[in-house]
Amino acid sequence: MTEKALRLGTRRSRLAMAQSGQVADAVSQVTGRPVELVEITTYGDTSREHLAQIGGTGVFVTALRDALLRGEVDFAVHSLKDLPTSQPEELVLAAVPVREDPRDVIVARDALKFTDLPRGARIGTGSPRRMAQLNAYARAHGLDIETVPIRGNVDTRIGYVRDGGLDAVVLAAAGLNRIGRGEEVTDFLSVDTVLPAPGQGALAVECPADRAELIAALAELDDPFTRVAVTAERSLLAALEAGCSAPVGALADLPPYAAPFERGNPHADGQIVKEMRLRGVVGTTDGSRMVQLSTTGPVPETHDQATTLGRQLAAEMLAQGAAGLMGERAQ
Ligand SMILES: NCc1[nH]cc(CCC(=O)O)c1CC(=O)O
Repeated sequence: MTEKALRLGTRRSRLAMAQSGQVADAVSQVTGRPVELVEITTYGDTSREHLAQIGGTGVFVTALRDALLRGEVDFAVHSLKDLPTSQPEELVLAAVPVREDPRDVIVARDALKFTDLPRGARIGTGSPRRMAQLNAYARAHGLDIETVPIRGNVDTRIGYVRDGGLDAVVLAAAGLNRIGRGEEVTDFLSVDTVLPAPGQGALAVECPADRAELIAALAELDDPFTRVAVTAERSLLAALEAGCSAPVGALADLPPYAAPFERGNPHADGQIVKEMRLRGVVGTTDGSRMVQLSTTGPVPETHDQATTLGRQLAAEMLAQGAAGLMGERAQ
């Protein structure tokens, strides 16, 4: 007996198609049902690209969510870092699968590492979070670099290095890995140098709140540790009242004394790690002023505990003047 295919709504970009395809395979495995990708188009391709550049990624999330609400598709996959912190009542995050590498990386000319970039090197990134932290590191370590605001998709950004316009660009490891360009990375930026965006490297699988059976099936893809980690990170972001373009980094992972192989996964090799470290950073894009705090405690057991943890760290950051550093916006 063949069952009806589940419809997965997706954007057309290389990254969206890659991550939707991967989730489609996993859903197909757990449900035994075929999954069909349904491309969601909003405006013409040109204006879509244009909107991506001026309006950020929120417009795409909205288009996918509208398709879910209209019943045109059964579920959708988002990059968690692009998802607004507010959740519409009619939709649920049915699964947050195991997180990919959350780090930022550089793709530089001549296989250069970040700290080997020559004086005056031009590094492209449109993200105030990346600018702030790269500039803060450069100030502290006597590096002479210039961050250059750029926009566009991953291919466009790497193109700026290939055509010689820039010495390096900063991108998320997860995105490059998912589109099969991970080998072009020339250096991984330690999260001690650049904290990733809240939710970076994680995916969100969303479906209508009234589809109990589907929710239960999708829940098999959920990774409980990734879920509490990103919940704490996003709660911190929300409590700072920062938008997706604010210079805010956050990462919940295992404390530094945990063996590297199990970082990010407390259940690896049957070992249960009971502690989680949450770090947050806010800074001015020139890197001259930063507020960076961390807290380590038991891994939250519930959504509410994770939310409280993020809120508490945000409150401490605000008490140290974080709000005054967030005035700047990306372009
Ligand atoms: N801002 C765009 C975006 N949204 C998600 C990713 C890929 C990484 C991820 O899933 O976190 C990227 C590209 C990038 O930041 O380099």
